[in-house]
Amino acid sequence: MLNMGGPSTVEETHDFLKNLFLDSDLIPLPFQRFLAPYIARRRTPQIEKQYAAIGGGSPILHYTKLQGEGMAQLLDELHPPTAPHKAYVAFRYARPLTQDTARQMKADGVKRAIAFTQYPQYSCSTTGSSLNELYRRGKGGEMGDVQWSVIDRWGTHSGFVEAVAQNVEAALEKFSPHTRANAVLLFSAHSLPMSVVNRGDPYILEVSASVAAVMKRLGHSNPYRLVWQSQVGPSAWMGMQTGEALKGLARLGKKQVVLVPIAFTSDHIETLYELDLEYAKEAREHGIEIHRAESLNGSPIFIRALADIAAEHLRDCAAGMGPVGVQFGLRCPGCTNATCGNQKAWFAQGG
Ligand SMILES: C=CC1=C(C)c2cc3[nH]c(cc4nc(cc5[nH]c(cc1n2)c(C)c5CCC(=O)O)C(CCC(=O)O)=C4C)c(C)c3C=C
Ligand code: FES
Ligand SMILES: [Fe+2]
Repeated sequence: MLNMGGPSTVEETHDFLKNLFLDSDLIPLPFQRFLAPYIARRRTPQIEKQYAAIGGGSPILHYTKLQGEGMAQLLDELHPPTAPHKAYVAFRYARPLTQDTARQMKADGVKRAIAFTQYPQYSCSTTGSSLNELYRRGKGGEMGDVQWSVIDRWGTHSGFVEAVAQNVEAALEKFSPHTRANAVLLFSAHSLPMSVVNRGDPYILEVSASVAAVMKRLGHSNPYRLVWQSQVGPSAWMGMQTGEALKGLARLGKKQVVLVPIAFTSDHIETLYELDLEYAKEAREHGIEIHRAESLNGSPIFIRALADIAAEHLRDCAAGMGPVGVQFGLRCPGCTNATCGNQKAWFAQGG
């Protein structure tokens, strides 16, 4: 289960940020080895405060373990030929890091594994970075002799869509019946730098497809927009920004808003801090009644969806459809990162 991870305790914030700023697949920096520790150190106090404010750390490890254990159990029933199944967590920037998990898998003698991204929608800055790291470790023999296949995206899978839709419905229930239909559904996803969008990264398209699928499932019961949050640094990022959108809606007299996180499966500082503490407070000051759809976290419908996605993948593999999907092979038209090409070729032949 691939994801970025987060600091489980406030003390781990610095190492998390250092690993993040060292990742040239996410943020290419000049003199990265020197600049990354410097930026991480400078940014640590501010981000530490945010993790302290949401209860002393990120819950991502807790929820990923919960989701993984639930999924593996269901998978034993849904796909007996490959049972027993076991979920491993491999985070890009926090413990357990890819290299820790690689060592553990080798010690356990794992022979067959699925690289299952926990980002619903594909971006080269997220899933792509995790796969590049897995490829580097795998090629170097750190995981032993594993046969790999890849689940690289699932943003329109019906189970995922259903789990999100039910959380939106629960949030809508919090409005009084006569204002409910006016509530604006404000889908919010982590933004991307325009430099990434403009090299042909598929994330914006795939997040949009998720939103369209959820709206279809909801029968277009409410008006909606997709907006983007959490941009960092001075460069241009995909907009409109979530905070600006809330102010704009207030100006236009929209008094009911549901915020829907759509690109991350568990709570994190973006939902708990930015959305709940910053934006919601600001919105209420503008006279808006605002509720947030819950993150998927321990949702049993979502855990069932993960198991379904994995079972469908294993059936496809058994039917000879190969270790990777059709879309996986296509690099961004503007990609100049040779690792992307080598990584895709490596996974396409089973690792
Ligand atoms: C699908 C989700 C995410 C995408 C896409 C994404 C792209 C992206 N992020 C940065 C820079 C930073 N992101 C940071 C934290 C962070 N990012 C995501 C998700 C996505 N990022 C999450 C969930 C988190 C927080 C983890 C948590 O537990 O809350 C940070 C560190 C925090 C900070 O310093 O503000 C940075 C930096 C870039 C450059 C990028 C695309 C290229
Ligand atoms: S950046 Fe998208 S494939 Fe390399
Ligand atoms: Fe980010």
